Amino acid sequence: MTLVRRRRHQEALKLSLPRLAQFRHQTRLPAPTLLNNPDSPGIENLEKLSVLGHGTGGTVYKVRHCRTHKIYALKTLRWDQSMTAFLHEAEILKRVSSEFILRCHSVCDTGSNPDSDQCFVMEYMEGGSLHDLLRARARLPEYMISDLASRVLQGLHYLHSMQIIHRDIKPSNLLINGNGDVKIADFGVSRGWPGVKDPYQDSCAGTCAYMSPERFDPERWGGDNANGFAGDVWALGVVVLECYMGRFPLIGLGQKPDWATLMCAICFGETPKVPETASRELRDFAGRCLEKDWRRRATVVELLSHPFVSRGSDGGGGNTNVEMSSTVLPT
Ligand SMILES: Nc1ncnc2c1ncn2[C@@H]1O[C@H](COP(=O)(O)OP(=O)(O)OP(=O)(O)O)[C@@H](O)[C@H]1O
Repeated sequence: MTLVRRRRHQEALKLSLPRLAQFRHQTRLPAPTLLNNPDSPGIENLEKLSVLGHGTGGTVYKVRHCRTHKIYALKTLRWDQSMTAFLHEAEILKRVSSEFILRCHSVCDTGSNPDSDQCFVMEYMEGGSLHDLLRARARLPEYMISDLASRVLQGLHYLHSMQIIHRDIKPSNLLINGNGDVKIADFGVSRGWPGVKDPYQDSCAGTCAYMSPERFDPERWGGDNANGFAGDVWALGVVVLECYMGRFPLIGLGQKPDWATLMCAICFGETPKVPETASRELRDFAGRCLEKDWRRRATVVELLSHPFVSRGSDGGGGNTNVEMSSTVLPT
């Protein structure tokens, strides 16, 4: 999938692991910058175990605390011009604390030389991302989709109540822990609360495949007046359909997901069709999220009481988790 990212676009990814010794000198940020928990792990105590994945801006490692043996995910971002964006993300992470949001334990940089990395010490999510899960399983059953939609909605409700707009909801930013619980991650392009400088004031920040019509083409879809929250709802609708159909749902099979194709599909195409095989609840839920006019789109609060997600929380929740974790966990 072609991604349009305004942040962290640099040279090819470095695959080599930074040496632990590098972690000992922290100059740019007084290190580690502790977040919610005073017992947060300092980076000098972390031992790298393996690479969990690569993103546009850096690498994520599985690490172990030397003393407590607790496992964390260390997300490193290469040093570039985006210090403002990094600090912006750190500022958001410092303030959020919810069971529906990936926990960040500390923020630091890994060395004193100008090319060194900045990093986040994050909660380790054994199940990897929803993107990994979809690659392994292609389609998900409705009760799992309902469970994950419910959790993402609760996370969005929490964020929106703090005036934070995520702006990059997509499968690779939804992580799954050992209990099968989905959490929202990656605030790299999020918009914070009023008064906090937004390094991505334009509407282009994020991943264009999951971008709502009013963000993609503000002129046509009244994006200049949009409050932004509706864009997160649209992205959730795309994710729900993707989980059900087992492929990116907004373009046809075999179509290349380049910018022009996505633009046509999202801004000019028909409202995405939900397969007839889906339950009435899922079809209605996705349709309410994928309403092109953001003023008519359902809000997070409305969706929280939608039958598609409210049925997910009764009875089957425990099973959902067991199946999710047992099917997904790669290691
Ligand atoms: N806390 C975590 N626990 C376990 N695995 C993780 C964690 N964070 C990230 N990963 C793994 O590392 C991969 C890369 O994550 P990262 O956030 O750097 O990039 P991305 O979101 O996939 O892509 P991009 O940031 O370019 O949009 C993820 O897809 C996931 O498989």
